[in-house]
Amino acid sequence: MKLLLLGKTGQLGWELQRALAPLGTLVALDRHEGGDLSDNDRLAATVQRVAPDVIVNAAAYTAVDKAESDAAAARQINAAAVGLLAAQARATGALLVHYSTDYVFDGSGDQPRDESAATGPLSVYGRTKLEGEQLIAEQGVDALVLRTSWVYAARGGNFAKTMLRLAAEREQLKVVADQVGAPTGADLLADISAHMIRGALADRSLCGTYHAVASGETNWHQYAQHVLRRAAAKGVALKVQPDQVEAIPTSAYPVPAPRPLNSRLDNRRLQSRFGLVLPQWQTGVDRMLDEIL
Ligand SMILES: NC(=O)C1=CN([C@@H]2O[C@H](COP(=O)(O)OP(=O)(O)OC[C@H]3O[C@@H](n4cnc5c(N)ncnc54)[C@H](OP(=O)(O)O)[C@@H]3O)[C@@H](O)[C@H]2O)C=CC1
Ligand SMILES: Cc1cn([C@H]2C[C@H](O)[C@@H](COP(=O)(O)OP(=O)(O)O[C@H]3O[C@@H](C)C(=O)[C@@H](O)[C@H]3O)O2)c(=O)[nH]c1=O
Ligand SMILES: [Mg+2]
Repeated sequence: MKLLLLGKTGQLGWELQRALAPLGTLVALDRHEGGDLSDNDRLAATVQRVAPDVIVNAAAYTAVDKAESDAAAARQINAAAVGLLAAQARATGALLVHYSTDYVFDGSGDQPRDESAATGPLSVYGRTKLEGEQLIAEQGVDALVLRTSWVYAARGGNFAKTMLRLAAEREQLKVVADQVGAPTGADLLADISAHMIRGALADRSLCGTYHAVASGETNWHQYAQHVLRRAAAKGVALKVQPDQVEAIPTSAYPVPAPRPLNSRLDNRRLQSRFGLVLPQWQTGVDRMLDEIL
């Protein structure tokens, strides 16, 4: 069995290099090795050359604010290239594995959304990720689309690491407390992906869209405090103590791209259909912090 992994250097791509290796022959590429999602012709040639049984796409345009003024690039990477991968997979019978986001939703209400909930992205990033999902659906290809949220990893850039840096450098830290969701580890996501690929190869009726997030919920302010408490307990020198992080409303943190307030995703479908358990978000965050601190 041959697997093609795109975006191998990102948070998720790095963990997928580990988690996918035991499944078969893994060809992992970055943008300089024929895996550039901004070049459809080269990408098509790469897929044809590799002739994979499974295409795993961990590459994406993830700079949420930058995307607002760079929509064409975000759309090419998050949608057009995904449509091409879907067409290639459809033509060859390969399984396509792709990742999407809580930002495809408008974030209204206070209940978790399941996979059938109406989408309504608020940002260019969210819109282009939704377009990617739609292009996969239009192809009618066998695919696993995993919508996740608030991804972190020991390797790469993420909110937890930003908080550790800012709390060590600055005198003051203000963090939004009215956006609710679940931080999800790239390591967990990669391990789940490997299980799901094996399941879907054995039974293609398992293909579909799944909410792949850690269990439980928090908000960015509580998450920041959680991270800083763990750091303080380990003796990390902080200028801003955990209890000094100021909770602010989203309206007090102006940014180019609007974020959904309710990012709660219902992960029960994935757990029941694949017989997997998605741990509470704190488990993976604490492990990541133990690793990096
Ligand atoms: N990060 C998050 O909080 C969340 C992410 N997701 C989704 O999960 C998936 C993985 O995200 P994550 O690992 O965190 O993202 P990262 O930003 O850590 O990694 C993105 C990867 O995409 C690559 N990439 C960007 N542009 C191109 C291109 N033109 N050609 C090839 N590769 C490219 C980057 O390569 P390079 O380093 O060369 O730029 C990088 O390896 C994505 O689909 C994302 O939308 C969903 C919810 C939350
Ligand atoms: C740095 C900082 C951020 N914030 C806010 C901004 C934002 O609402 C929230 C999180 O900040 P980030 O920049 O990490 O947010 P963002 O980049 O929007 O994170 C998102 O990335 C994409 C790729 C996804 O798919 C989403 O699931 C989500 O993880 O915290 C503060 O309130 N204070 C701060 O000092
Ligand atoms: Mg970000």
